[in-house]
Amino acid sequence: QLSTSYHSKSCPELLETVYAVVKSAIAKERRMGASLLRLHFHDCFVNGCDGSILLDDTSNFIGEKNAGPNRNSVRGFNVIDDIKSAVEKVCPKVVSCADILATAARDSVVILGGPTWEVKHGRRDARSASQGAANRSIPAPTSSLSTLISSFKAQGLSAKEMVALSGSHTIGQARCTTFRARIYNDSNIDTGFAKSRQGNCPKTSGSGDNNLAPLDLQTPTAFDNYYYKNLINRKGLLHSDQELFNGGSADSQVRKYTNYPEAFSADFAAAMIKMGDIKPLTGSKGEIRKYCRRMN
Ligand code: HEM
Ligand SMILES: [Ca+2]
Ligand SMILES: [Ca+2]
Repeated sequence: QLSTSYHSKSCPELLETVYAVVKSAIAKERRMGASLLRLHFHDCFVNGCDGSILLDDTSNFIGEKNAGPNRNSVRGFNVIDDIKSAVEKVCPKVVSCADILATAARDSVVILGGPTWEVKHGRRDARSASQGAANRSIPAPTSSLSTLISSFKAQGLSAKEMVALSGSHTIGQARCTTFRARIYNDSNIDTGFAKSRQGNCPKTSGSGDNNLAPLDLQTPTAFDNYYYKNLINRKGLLHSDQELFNGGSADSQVRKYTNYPEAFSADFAAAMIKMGDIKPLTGSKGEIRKYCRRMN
């Protein structure tokens, strides 16, 4: 039901409008591209790509922003607000926040040097959110390979698509709390790398919890295949990252992506389209929100 031409008549200026705002946000702060990409992922994995993650908590509404995987972690909501208001100016009331997320994710990848793809549109916005589903559906950084595979399977995505989509960790940052156990306890980690990460992530939880480290130590603001090269060198930052290259069923695909960056680009783009297709609201379901942070 989603289609790449959905807004070609109703909002011909959509793509250039979104791109311009994303471009200027990334010019201001390069990490923002990573943050916008992740927002689309955390939206789609929780009751589909329906903009649910964008709803603010209120005194009588519990949204997803304070779910474990999101609290103190997801960011970029002001940029989404800026995009939405720019889009409302050129074509009011026709473009959903869910479609804006999908478009901003694609533009972010492109601006940081990654592959492009045609984004499908036609999603509508949820009038609900689920903190519980967010806690259950978004995989944890402590996950094993089999847990990662099953959590993507639950969304209709294959193991192969999971490995390709994980290449998103070629950009962006993670907090000490998400990789502390790995750098102090895991054995499948390069010793020098572990030592250097320990320098900014103290062993005992508390003060350093929010200290950041790049997910890709080589090129944290360029969308390339260094994520996979790092895994082969046992320099994955998250336990879940290194699970993709730890003597298991994903090893061969990781090797392939290090040797054939074009294969990674093509598989990543195809998997992003598939992720963007998860359970969209269409027809008369949901609504086109005026403000992404609240229902109409
Ligand atoms: C395979 C399972 C995955 C796990 C366990 C996982 C886990 C994480 C964790 C723990 C962080 C750091 C969060 C923080 O410290 O605040 C992170 C960051 C990030 N994730 Fe994932 N992730 C996964 C898959 C994905 C996918 C499929 C995408 C995109 C399609 C993605 C995109 C990102 C990006 C871009 C960042 C950096 C965000 C920023 O710098 O603001 N991740 N991820
Ligand atoms: Ca959602
Ligand atoms: Ca990179």
